[in-house]
Amino acid sequence: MPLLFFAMLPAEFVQRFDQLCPSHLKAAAWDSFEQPKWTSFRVNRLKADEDSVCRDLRTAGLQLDAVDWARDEGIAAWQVPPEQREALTHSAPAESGDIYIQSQSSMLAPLLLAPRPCERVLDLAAAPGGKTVLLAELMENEGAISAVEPVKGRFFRLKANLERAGVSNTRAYLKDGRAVGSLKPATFDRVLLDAPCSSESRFRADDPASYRHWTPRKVSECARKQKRLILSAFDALKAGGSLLYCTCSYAPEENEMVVAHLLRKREGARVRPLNLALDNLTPGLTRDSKQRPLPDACADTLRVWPNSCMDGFFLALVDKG
Ligand SMILES: C[S@@+](CC[C@H](N)C(=O)[O-])C[C@H]1O[C@@H](n2cnc3c(N)ncnc32)[C@H](O)[C@@H]1O
Repeated sequence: MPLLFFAMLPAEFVQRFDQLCPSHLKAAAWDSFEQPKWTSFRVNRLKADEDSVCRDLRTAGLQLDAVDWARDEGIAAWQVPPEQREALTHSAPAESGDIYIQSQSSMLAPLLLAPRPCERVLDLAAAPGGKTVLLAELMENEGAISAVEPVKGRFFRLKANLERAGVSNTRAYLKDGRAVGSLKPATFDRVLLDAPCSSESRFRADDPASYRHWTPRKVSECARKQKRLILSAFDALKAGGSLLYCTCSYAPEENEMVVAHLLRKREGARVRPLNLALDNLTPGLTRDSKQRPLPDACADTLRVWPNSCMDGFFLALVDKG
C-alpha cells in the first residue's frame, strides 16, 4: 500500500478497503488511488459517425486506444493516456456532444440494464446524465426515459447535457427519487438507480477534497437514503421489469446491505446473476460489515475493483416477479 496516501486517507477507510479488496487485485487497486488513469469516452452514435470523430481526434494529436470489452458489447468506446485528458476534455467533439467522456465502470450499468427501444425507462438519480445518454443511445432515441434529479444546479446540468448529446426520448424531472415509487407505481419496464453514495471510488491521493468529508457516519447516512431509494425504484417497476442498482462506493452498507434490505422488504425481488468478461471483478459479499449473514442472492451482485483503467463500482440487477 502506498505510504504517502496511507498517511493521508481516513484510517478507517484504509482498514476497511484493505479487508474488502481481494489480495490478487490489491496492488493495482492501491496504485489506482495514486496514479492518474487513462480517460475513456464513448462516441455518441445518436449524433456522430465514429470513423470521422476518431479521425478528427487523431488529427488533433490524440492517441486513441480501443476499449475492447466495451466494443465487444457494442459500445463505441475508446481511451486516451492520462497526459491527454485535458486535450480530450477541450476537444471539439467533447464540446459538441459528439463524444461523452465517461469512465469504463459507468458504462457497465446501462449496458447490463439493456433497455430496448420500445420501453419505458426510469433513471432515478440522473445528473449529470452520462448514463442517461447511454440509455438513450441503447434505445436508439425511441421509447421514453424519465430522468429524475432533485438538486437544482445538477438538474439544469442534466438538461444541458441531454440537449447537447441530441437525446430526444427523455424528459427530466426536478424531483426527489424517494417519492417516485408511490407517485408512479408499476409504471416502468426498467429502472436505473445510480445511487448517491459516499463516492469512495473517487478518492484520489492528489485531491484531498475527494475524501475530506468521508466518515463512517457519512456511509450510514448514504445507506439510509439508498434503502429508501431502492424501494421507490422497485415500486416504480412493472411486474416482469428489471432494476439495476449501482454505486461507486466499496462499503457493504451502501451495496449488498441495501440489496438485502430490498429482498427483505419486497417479496417479488430476485437478484439476477451478472456475467462480464473482465478480470477485476468479484462476486458480492454474503456477510455484512459485522460478519452477519446476508441473503445468498447477494453473491450474484458484482464488485468491480479499480485498476489503471477502471474505477471501483458495485452492480446489482434485480428482477420483479
Ligand atoms: C452518482 S450520481 C448520478 C450520476 C448519473 N447517473 C450519471 O451517470 O451521470 C447520484 C445523483 O443522485 C442525486 N440524488 C441525491 N439525492 C437524491 C434523491 N433523493 N433522489 C434522486 N436523486 C438524488 C445526486 O444529486 C446525484 O446527482
